Amino acid sequence: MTNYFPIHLNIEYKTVVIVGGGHVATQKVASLLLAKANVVIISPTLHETLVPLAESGQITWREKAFEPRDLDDASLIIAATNEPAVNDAVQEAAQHWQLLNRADAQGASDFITPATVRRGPLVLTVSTSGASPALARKIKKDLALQFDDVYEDYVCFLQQARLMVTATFEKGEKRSTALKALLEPSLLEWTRSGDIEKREAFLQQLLTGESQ
Ligand SMILES: C[C@@]1(CC(=O)O)c2cc3[nH]c(cc4nc(cc5[nH]c(cc(n2)[C@H]1CCC(=O)O)[C@@](C)(CC(=O)O)[C@@H]5CCC(=O)O)C(CC(=O)O)=C4CCC(=O)O)c(CCC(=O)O)c3CC(=O)O
Ligand SMILES: NC(=O)C1=CN([C@@H]2O[C@H](COP(=O)(O)OP(=O)(O)OC[C@H]3O[C@@H](n4cnc5c(N)ncnc54)[C@H](O)[C@@H]3O)[C@@H](O)[C@H]2O)C=CC1
Repeated sequence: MTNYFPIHLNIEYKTVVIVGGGHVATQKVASLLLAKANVVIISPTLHETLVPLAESGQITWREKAFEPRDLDDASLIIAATNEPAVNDAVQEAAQHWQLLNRADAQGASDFITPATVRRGPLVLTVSTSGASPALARKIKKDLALQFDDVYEDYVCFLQQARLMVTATFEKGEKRSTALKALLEPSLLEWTRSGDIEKREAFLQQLLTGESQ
């Protein structure tokens, strides 16, 4: 088994070349666009859901069969054709500094993509290291129920509150006590029930040490 190194990549404006324009390509494109990657698809055909994205210029589609020079500008490469021989050719053509994902052969991949739940800044990822992608998908669904939509607002609140705490207290015991206090479960419950004043009052008390 490969022990993959978990990492969240900033790939804004970096070029990601996907060879193949079918189902797997479609799945990967959504999260690549969210990450503002420059997505280039090399494929004689394009899945119908990707066509509007190509027409509006959100992705680039080169309507052709794969050639090694298609990889020239790629930081990441996804070999996602239904032809193992073509995926072999992509693997062969990739330079050592380019990171390759092969949709059909995990052992040959430099990276694999996890199942992902996004709640604003909170990103939960699940991987089975390729052992069972279906299990990764199932666990993702369980997590999506446990960490519901409220977490987006909650984590954004925590982000702002953390900035206020670090602006108020210098590094030291007071600051770390206040940062820990932000994990008080009531803050999540007040976010859920829309009791925003209670949430603010808690934060003010934390910052000033006074009751409101
Ligand atoms: C190694 C990896 C490479 C990579 O793609 O990065 C890979 C490889 C392969 N997947 C295959 C099959 C399936 N993949 C899924 C689903 C997902 N696969 C994903 C990732 C990964 N799949 C990487 C490992 C992730 C890990 O385990 O940690 C997910 C999590 C994310 C994503 O796609 O980006 C996404 C869930 C998306 C979501 O819901 O969020 C389903 C279930 C379904 O679609 O319902 C099936 C059918 C059931 C089954 O086979 O288990 C096959 C056999 C193909 C064949 O038989 O021809 C291979 C090839 C092989 O195993 O060698
Ligand atoms: N990683 C994952 O999550 C999964 C991986 N797979 C594997 O991924 C592979 C692709 O699956 P799908 O996307 O469902 O297939 P698909 O049939 O939907 O798409 C294949 C694409 O490859 C293109 N293609 C074929 N020859 C080409 C060439 N010479 N140059 C460029 N593009 C070419 C086709 O035109 C098509 O757009 C399969 O081998 C399958 O085993 C399948 C399901 C899930």
